[in-house]
Order: sequence, then structure tokens, then C-alpha cells
Amino acid sequence: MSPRELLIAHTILQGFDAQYGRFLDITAGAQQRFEQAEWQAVQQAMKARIHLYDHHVGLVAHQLRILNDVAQWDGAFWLRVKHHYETLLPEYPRPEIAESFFNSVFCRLQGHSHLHPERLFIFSSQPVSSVPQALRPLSRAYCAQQGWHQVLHHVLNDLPLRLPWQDRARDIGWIVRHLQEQFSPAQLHHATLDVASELFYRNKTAWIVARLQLRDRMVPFLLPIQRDEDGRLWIDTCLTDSNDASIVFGFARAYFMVYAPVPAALVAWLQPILPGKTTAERYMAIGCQKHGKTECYREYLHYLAHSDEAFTLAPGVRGMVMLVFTLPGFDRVFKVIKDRFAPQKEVTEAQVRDCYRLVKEHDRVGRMADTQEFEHFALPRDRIPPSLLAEFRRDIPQKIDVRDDVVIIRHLWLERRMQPLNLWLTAATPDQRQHAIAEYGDAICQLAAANIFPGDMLFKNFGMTRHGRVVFYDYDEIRPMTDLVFRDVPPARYEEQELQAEPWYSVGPDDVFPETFRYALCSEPASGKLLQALHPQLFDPGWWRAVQARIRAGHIEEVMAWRTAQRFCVRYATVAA
Ligand SMILES: Nc1ncnc2c1ncn2[C@@H]1O[C@H](COP(=O)(O)OP(=O)(O)OP(=O)(O)O)[C@@H](O)[C@H]1O
Repeated sequence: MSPRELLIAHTILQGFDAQYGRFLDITAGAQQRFEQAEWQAVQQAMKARIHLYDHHVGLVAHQLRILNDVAQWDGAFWLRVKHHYETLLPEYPRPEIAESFFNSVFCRLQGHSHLHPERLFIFSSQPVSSVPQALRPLSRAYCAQQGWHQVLHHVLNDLPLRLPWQDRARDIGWIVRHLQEQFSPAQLHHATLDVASELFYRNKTAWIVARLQLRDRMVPFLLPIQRDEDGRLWIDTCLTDSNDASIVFGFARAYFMVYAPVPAALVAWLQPILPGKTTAERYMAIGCQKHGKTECYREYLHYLAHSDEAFTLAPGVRGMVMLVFTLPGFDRVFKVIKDRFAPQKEVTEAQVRDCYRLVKEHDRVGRMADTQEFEHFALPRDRIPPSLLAEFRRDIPQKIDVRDDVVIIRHLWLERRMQPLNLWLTAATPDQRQHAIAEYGDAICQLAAANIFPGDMLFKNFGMTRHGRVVFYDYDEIRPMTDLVFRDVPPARYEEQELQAEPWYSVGPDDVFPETFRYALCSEPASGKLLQALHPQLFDPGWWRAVQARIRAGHIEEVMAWRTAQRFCVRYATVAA
């Protein structure tokens, strides 16, 4: 093997080492940021960690260009580099992500039009069943036979946090009470608690993540640790239901900061308590989002290989900016920016991409779906019915390359598929409608508190998840709250003015008139009445200005990933007092 291929393989792996080293450094800072309540720094660290990957891919690509003239690299050359790279991976703690990094460097140098599976790791070279050994124990086991108060006392004692507790005995008492409500004495007596050695940090919360092994099954055991203004700790709830855990680890939230030098081991450890989450989703949840994307693509290929479904337009109102399609049984949608937008849309393609990027890096507060961006995405042509191909030719002709066996789409996003809220409401019972409208209003409030104004707030732009949560997915009109001017509608000078189709007052490009939201959001009486009753603040300019003022003052709101009704203070505090 030529020394040049060897050198190149080593250079790529060293580049990945450098990237992951920085990734771990930023992650390791999470404890200090939490303890010192550096909430602005938490947000910056989150963004910086996401940027690292592309930055390091760029550095390595630059180095390789210096080492060798890329124009001379042919397929055989890459095959030799890849072969050597593979020989470096056994014993390496992160082989699967190293493969993704190789793919990224390859694409940066060769473009996305040479994606031959043999030249890069579309499929992993690692044996399917092999999970690398963690360098340190991933978890600590506590046996319940010593008594739950004792166990929890040890668990909290063993934490690395250096802050005092508000009232540790109270919190332990509440956790035990929760366990007694959920499980029988016999179940609790024979249980084992397997607590992750590292805390999972996100926003203002440090999570204890554990697996509660009962005799017949394993359930999650999650404790969100909070920090008060005086720097004292308390635990707000205990979650032992896998649906609740799934929401905590959901696709609509920022990635966790959890120190994982061997991510595959942690992803495997999490599997039994997140049975509904795919490998891709678990990698993303712990911040390895680029590898999550590789896994997401593998899941797509796997789905195609195990079904004969045809692609179809996604149900719902068609987008003016996006062409959205799916596979009927697949849980993701494919979103492509149209070549031309409807005339009422004033955005450009570059602005749409910026909005999607903003969401990727922003705290999604459980209300905006994460997306994975792909270039040169291949769809088997025999799965595209003529009617859909005709839609492609009409809406995205410049983005497609139709070949004999595949249709290549130059750029698209994959996003979790939800049920569009407008469709969901048409079939909802009164109780379901009430729940959905309450959720919808909460979503807007939480987005606003996180400095996101959704722009277009119609129900069709929100989806209902399988856990009954309302999540926003149409990003082309989002704006930072702080860029906008929330105005009262000026009184009309004459009665006739109010009847005119056009506003009688001037409207600047950043002006928003919350009172007018009624016209669009409340036109359908059943939902409209509910929305005005449950969330009247949405129509009040003063409320929007107050949210804006809090953001400007540097306040960062904590959006709980659990329901108010699950909080210990709501369930037990009055009784305890
Ligand atoms: N994640 C999703 N799950 C299910 N359906 C979706 C999803 N994203 C989009 N859709 C469907 O595709 C349609 C268009 O998507 P989207 O709202 O993102 O496009 P758009 O062109 O930006 O829309 P608009 O015209 O409102 O700006 C939605 O109304 C919905 O029916």
C-alpha cells in the first residue's frame, strides 16, 4: 500500500480525533455551566458543539488538498484509502462515527455525486452485533433490598455536583412516594437501579438517567435536577414511563450534553428504556447528530429494502415553499424547497435554508422538529408513481436529475412525520380538540419565550406527535421575537375604515398586530372559541411585548420536558406542608 494512502487515512482519523476531543471538551463544561448558572453560555456551547463537525471536516479536507491534488484522486485511490482506514478502526472507541467523518470528508472533496457504497461507509464496516467496550463503567447499580430511601440517598451522594440541596430528604421522600404509586411493594423490593455514570445536561436541567430493572421488565427512571437562584438543588419529578422518557429524549428538543467517549456503548445502554427510538434518534439525542444522520439514511435504505411502498405526497395542505412527500408507512417526510414560490411568499431559497439552520442550532424547546439535511439524495425510480414524478417536474425541476433507475434530489431535509394539526382536528372528539388547542397555544408561548416567532401560525403548520404533543414544522417565516415590533391596532377614524379590506394604518416590515391573529386562527368556530378561552394572551400585544422584554433582559426560560401535573410540588407539596 502506498504511503500516501496510509498518510491520508491517518490524517482523516486524526482530524476526527481532534473534532471529537473538542466535542468532549465542550460537553465536559456542562457541569460547570449548570453549577454556575451560566445559561447564556449553555446556549453558546450548544451551537459551538454543532458547528465543530463541519469545521473539522473543512480542516481535514484542506489538509488533504495540500497533501495531494484532488483532481488526481480516482475511485481506485479512494478504495485504497478506505481500505486502510478500516484497518485503523478495530480497537478504536468510536469506529462508527469515524466512518461518518470519513464520509463527510469524502463528500467535501468529491461532492455528493460520487456516493458509491464501496468508496465510503454508506454501510458500516463494523460487525452489526459489536458494541465497543466503554472505557469506564457506563453505570452504577444499586440494589433496592437495602431500602429505597437508602438507595436514593446513595444515588444523590454519588453525584459529581458540588452544590448543596434545598431539601434532599423531602425530594427522596417524594421519589419514594412516586415509586410506591407506580409499582407494587414486591416489585420495588426486588428491583435494581442502574444509574448512568454521567449526568445528562440540557438547558437548565441536569438529568439523572437510570434503568429500573424490575423482575419482569425494565423501565426508565429519570430525575430532572434543578438549581434555584441561590444555587441549591432540587428534583422536580420522577419519570418512570417509557412514553415520558421518549418525550424527554424527543426529536423536538436540543441535544443532550452527556460525556460519552464511547457513544455506541451509551446508545446501546439507552435502548431498553427508549424502545420507540431508533438508533439514529438515540445518537442524535446525545449530540452525535451527524452520525445520527448516517444512521437515519441507513434506516431509510432498510425501510425501502423491506417494503414495496411507493412514494406519495404527504397528506395535508400543499406547501407554497416546500414540496413534501413520504412513504406511507415510514415515519419521516422528505421536504424539498420548490424552485419557485407562490407569489405571496417573499422569502428566497437562501432565507429558507437559513431558517432551517437556525432551528437546527436553536433550543427547540420541544416544539420544533429537528431535520436532517441531505444533498444528492437518491430515490429508486420504480417507487415514484408518474403522478408524483409530474409534481417533481412541475415544482422542483431544477433540483432533480431523473435517471433510468433513480431520481436524484439535489437537496432535501428529512423530518419526523406527524399528523398535520388541521387534519387531526377534523377527526378530534371535543376532549381531544381541547387538548390539541391547549397544546397548540402552549407551543406558541414556549416558542415565543425561546425567541422564536413562528410567522405563519395556521394549524396546518403544526403537527401532532404520537405522544399527543403539538410541534411546529414550517420554518420559512420564523423570525427572532426581538426583531419584531408588536403593535396595537390603531383605532379607526371612521367606521367605514374598519370595513375596508386593506388596513387603515401603516404596516412596517417588522410590525406584527396580535389582535388580528383572530381572523386567521379563529375562523373555524369550535377551535377558535377554545383558543380565545384557553390562550387569550396570544391576541394581546402587551403579552408579546412583555415576552420580548424578558428576552431582551437576558432571561432564559426553562421549558419543562414533563407536564405540570407530574411535578412533585403539584402532586405532593400541599399534603407534605
Ligand atoms: N413533519 C411533517 N409531518 C407531516 N406532514 C408534514 C410535515 N411537514 C410538512 N408536512 C405536510 O406538508 C405540508 C407543507 O409543509 P410546510 O408547511 O413545511 O411547507 P411550506 O411550503 O413551508 O408551507 P407554507 O405554504 O405554509 O409556507 C404541510 O402542510 C403538511 O401537510
